[in-house]
Amino acid sequence: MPFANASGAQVERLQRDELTCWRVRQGGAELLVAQQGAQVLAYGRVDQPPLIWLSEDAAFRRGQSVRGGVPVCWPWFGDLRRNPEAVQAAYASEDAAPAHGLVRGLDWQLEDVEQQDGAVTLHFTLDTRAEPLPHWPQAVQPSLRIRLDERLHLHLENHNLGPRPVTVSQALHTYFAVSDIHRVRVEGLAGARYLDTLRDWRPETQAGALAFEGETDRLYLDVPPRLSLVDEGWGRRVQVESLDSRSAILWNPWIDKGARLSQFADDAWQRMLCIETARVLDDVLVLAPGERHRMGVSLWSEPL
Ligand SMILES: O=P(O)(O)OC[C@H]1O[C@@H](O)[C@H](O)[C@@H](O)[C@@H]1O
Repeated sequence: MPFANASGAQVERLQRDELTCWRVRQGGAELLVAQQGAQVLAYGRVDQPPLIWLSEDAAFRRGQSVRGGVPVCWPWFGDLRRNPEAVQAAYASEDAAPAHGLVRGLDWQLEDVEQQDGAVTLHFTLDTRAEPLPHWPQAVQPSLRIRLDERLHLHLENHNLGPRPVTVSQALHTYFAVSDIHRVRVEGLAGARYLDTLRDWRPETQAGALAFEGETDRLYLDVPPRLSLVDEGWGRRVQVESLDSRSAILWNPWIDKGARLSQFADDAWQRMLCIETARVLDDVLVLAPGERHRMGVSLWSEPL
């Protein structure tokens, strides 16, 4: 049932196959968020190509992360065994750990929908005290605030409710829509150190802007607060502004890995790339007892 306020924002609960979702329409922008994983699925302005990419082969199934949007990777990013020892130590199982943590396929709680001053904010939490995560006996509660105004803002908060420090790695794994992967570049990374996971995690330094010429899977460190995705095909610059994060993952699977991915058309690698706002490697989060921490990203586009 949609409901609108005086400013004309409309918030509507709907179903996409097995997933409960929320659609927000406001000021010429449209946002779709799934309760599962508190995952943003789609975002853009109605008169422009989408800013966030959602796979045309996306499956909306319980327990399964949707390909595209902004999955939340938490309380670790990627392969747990590649994380610092303190992140690995928080997971109490000898069994193989799932990639990108434990929360992408879980239902988060929608705490409230706030509409104020031309902005709509959806606030999701995952109550890890009421329902502890499997093999992760830590009293840290994540929450995600998704705010839509002229821009889209995501804030991932960690609250350590326990008596011990806890170390987590995390990412807002944003899939961006692009006109053509051959006609885009990412600015802002020049001079940043990165680990190239496709070359045995070799340390490298970025020279100039990043263009995509093959499979790319890199963990960047010392990333500045502003990165720009310049898209010559669509004549726009997408600004990616982070809050309290200095690591980022840049990913495009290209042809061969793209063919192996779930929910991913054979040619979809040409239409997407990921810039993931993160806390990984030497940028992991160490949460003192009682500490709250917020990492965020704001997204908008400007004409070239
Ligand atoms: O298929 P998943 O689990 O959603 O992961 C997608 C990609 O996520 C990226 O963050 C990783 O760097 C890639 O290595 C990985 O393939």
